[in-house]
Amino acid sequence: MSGGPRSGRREPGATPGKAGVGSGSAGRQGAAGGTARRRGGAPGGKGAAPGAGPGRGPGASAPRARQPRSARELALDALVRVSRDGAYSNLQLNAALQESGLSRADAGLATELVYGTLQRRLTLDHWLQQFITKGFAKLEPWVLSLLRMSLYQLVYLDRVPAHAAVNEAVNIGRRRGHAGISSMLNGVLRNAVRQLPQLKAETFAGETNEVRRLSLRHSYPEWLVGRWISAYGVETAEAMMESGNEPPHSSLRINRLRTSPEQALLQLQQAGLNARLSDAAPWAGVVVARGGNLAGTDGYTEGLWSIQDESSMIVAAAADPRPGFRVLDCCAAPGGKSAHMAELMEGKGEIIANDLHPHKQALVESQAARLGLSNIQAVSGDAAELAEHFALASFDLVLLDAPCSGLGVIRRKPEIKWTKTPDDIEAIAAIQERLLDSASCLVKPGGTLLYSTCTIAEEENGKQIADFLAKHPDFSLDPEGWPAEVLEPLRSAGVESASADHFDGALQLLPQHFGSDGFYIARLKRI
Ligand SMILES: C[S@@+](CC[C@H](N)C(=O)[O-])C[C@H]1O[C@@H](n2cnc3c(N)ncnc32)[C@H](O)[C@@H]1O
Repeated sequence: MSGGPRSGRREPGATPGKAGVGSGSAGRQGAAGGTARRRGGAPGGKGAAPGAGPGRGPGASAPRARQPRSARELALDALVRVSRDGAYSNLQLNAALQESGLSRADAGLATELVYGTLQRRLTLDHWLQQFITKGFAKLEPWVLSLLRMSLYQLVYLDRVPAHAAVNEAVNIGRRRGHAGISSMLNGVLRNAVRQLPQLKAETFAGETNEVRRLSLRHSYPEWLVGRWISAYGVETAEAMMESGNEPPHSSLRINRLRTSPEQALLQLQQAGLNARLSDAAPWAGVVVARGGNLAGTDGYTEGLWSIQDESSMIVAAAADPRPGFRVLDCCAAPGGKSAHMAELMEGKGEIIANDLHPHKQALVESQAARLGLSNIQAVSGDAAELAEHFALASFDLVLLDAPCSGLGVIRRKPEIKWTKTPDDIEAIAAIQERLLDSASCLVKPGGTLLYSTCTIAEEENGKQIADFLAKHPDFSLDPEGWPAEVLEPLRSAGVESASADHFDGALQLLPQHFGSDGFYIARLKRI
């Protein structure tokens, strides 16, 4: 098994909707359908990064108001914003690409550089420390980011000529800094070039500490590697890490009020897209490979489909909302699951879609309008206080798609590896507990509470629900309430937590199961 990415290419650009960590299906798949590719495994894979040269490639859009930065400069700016200012990589990159005027190929290269450099940061730093004897402390953030990004190209991207990566770094160093910096960059990177065969071949097999070995090989923080090994064992933990380093794929949730997945599939294929029915959610999902900006497809504008991760689709389907239900979505923005529930309810009944942030109300409303759904009412408020605004025990279904640590969406937001800490998990678990307590009061007797997160931390998932059930004897897990249509593909694919022998009403999807987001979904009923 190699330590690097195995296949696939990353697509540049914007996906509408989600923002922020733990926001479920936020996208980094997307806009321009660019062409940067990684080695098919580091060490030793195949891959390509067309657009490897600086500046604009053929096919750049014109005219533009101003001279665009090169792909590398744009990527460097995004990396600095992420590591220095705490910006979210997907939002930062999407915004920069949208106004960049870069060609598809260069947008693809910039996307690859940003995500790849963030993903491999720990391993890159391990090597850089060997070349920078004075350590990183005195390096300005942009210089460190430039070193990481350049070494990433050298080690992980085939067909970016080493001299191109080094020369570009030196030129950027000269433009942004001074001769001293560019000569330091030149020295460090040429030193790395001399050792490239060893770096590319390194698997860290000689590292006797298992946690450290996997941490260096797949570039994950040791605390996370240790947690995942304890929870899942070495083999599954390693598969999670590898899968988290793969580029995400794009998927569409088909609006079954307007068309069928099969019909939509045909329409997408006829439009020249490489589409197939989703393995995880074939009842509503279509996966599109290298589809570019799916928000630009006619069917998206016409409300035939929405961009949503396959794991996210399973949440509303597991809730099984029926026409005429009164539903509360406690943490609803940007509205993916509210809209899905409204589709499943055939537009009949009522969905209150609440979110903490008033400015996100518009996101929910625009989704509903695009999909032609009139039974969603967007409101804003703290979900911990909803019991003060609505009659107790008045909803057939309450969905708590909780804010979480986002460890299931590392593929889309690799900076999560470096920004999250065990303390964050503890803090967010305490918030989730409050939200669960409040949400549960609003469920009718006989009604359903659906709890979900896009993370893989036990404190936020299984333990959270076990603690909740211990405190709330009027609730129990509800395996029988899950629609057979939803469970069947999970069982066929061998998802352990869904197996007929083990299934207790809660599902833990891991990123390697379907290549979709890691999600936890627990269906509870009020007795
Ligand atoms: C996982 S995302 C929800 C995604 C959404 N369910 C969807 O499918 O599109 C979590 C959301 O919770 C919101 N949020 C965070 N804390 C909250 C709180 N105390 N009350 C209500 N919403 C909250 C965030 O603004 C964020 O939009």
